Amino acid sequence: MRLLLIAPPGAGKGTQGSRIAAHFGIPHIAIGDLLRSHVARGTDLGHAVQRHLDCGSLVPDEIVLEMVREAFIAAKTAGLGYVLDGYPRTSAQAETLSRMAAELGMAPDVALHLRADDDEVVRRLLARAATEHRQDDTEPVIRRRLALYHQVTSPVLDWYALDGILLPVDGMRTPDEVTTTILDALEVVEAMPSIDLADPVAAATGACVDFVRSTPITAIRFPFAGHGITRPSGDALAEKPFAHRLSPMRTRIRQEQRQRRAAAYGDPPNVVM
Ligand SMILES: Nc1ncnc2c1ncn2[C@@H]1O[C@H](COP(=O)(O)OP(=O)(O)O)[C@@H](O)[C@H]1O
Repeated sequence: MRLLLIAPPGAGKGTQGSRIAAHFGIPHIAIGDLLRSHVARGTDLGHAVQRHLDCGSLVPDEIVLEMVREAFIAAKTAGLGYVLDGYPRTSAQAETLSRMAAELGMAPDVALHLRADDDEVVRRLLARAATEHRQDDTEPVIRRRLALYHQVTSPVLDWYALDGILLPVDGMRTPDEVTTTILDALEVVEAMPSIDLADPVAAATGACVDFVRSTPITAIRFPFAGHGITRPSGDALAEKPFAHRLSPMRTRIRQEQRQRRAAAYGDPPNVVM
């Protein structure tokens, strides 16, 4: 499982990220935690980022990118996926991540968007401030982090929606309810058969359809229920959870088909498939 976790501050990224990581036995790469640990240890990097953390602004891209790259290489070496929490936070970071993940063969399967209202996250973060004393949990800094999220991070969601891997989940419920919804949805993604791109048409029309047909409808709990998406009934239930998964698969299959045709016959201009 290779998963990006995108959410406003206070939506529960830390809690859900570590539960997802524990469930699938994969590393939880939490950029904020890594940065705070550098500050706590007084490393050079910690000194360089402290000011940014204190005022709730983003730390320079190259620092964060290096952290992600190291963590990806470690995960890949161990043969594992990842939960990446806190990256990307800007469209530029999404682009960089897309290139780097492709180079390393670590492209994400899912971009999980944990949704929560502004008032609720401010309330949660102020409650956390009373017990945990995180330096960026003061009301003005919380407001700044939220504003930054709306301005520069939420556009990143469109990127993953277009990619077909966006999974929105309502984070306004109890932590356990949110975990159950997330894990139900991710189990469906994980259960998808791996697609043999050597035979793209058979893969698209055979493996997926067989999988959907052979899975009893009652065994598929609708993973997107409760997030403003209505539970479909009857046959539609069997297909709906896979819709977001099929889209990137189709894109990859089409790319593969184009490359094969180009290799065999030369690249015709403006081929519409
Ligand atoms: N991808 C990133 N790019 C730049 N800065 C980041 C990134 N991720 C985390 N940070 C820095 O770490 C801080 C804390 O992040 P995090 O622990 O994820 O908390 P939250 O999302 O609740 O604000 C951010 O306010 C920012 O200063």
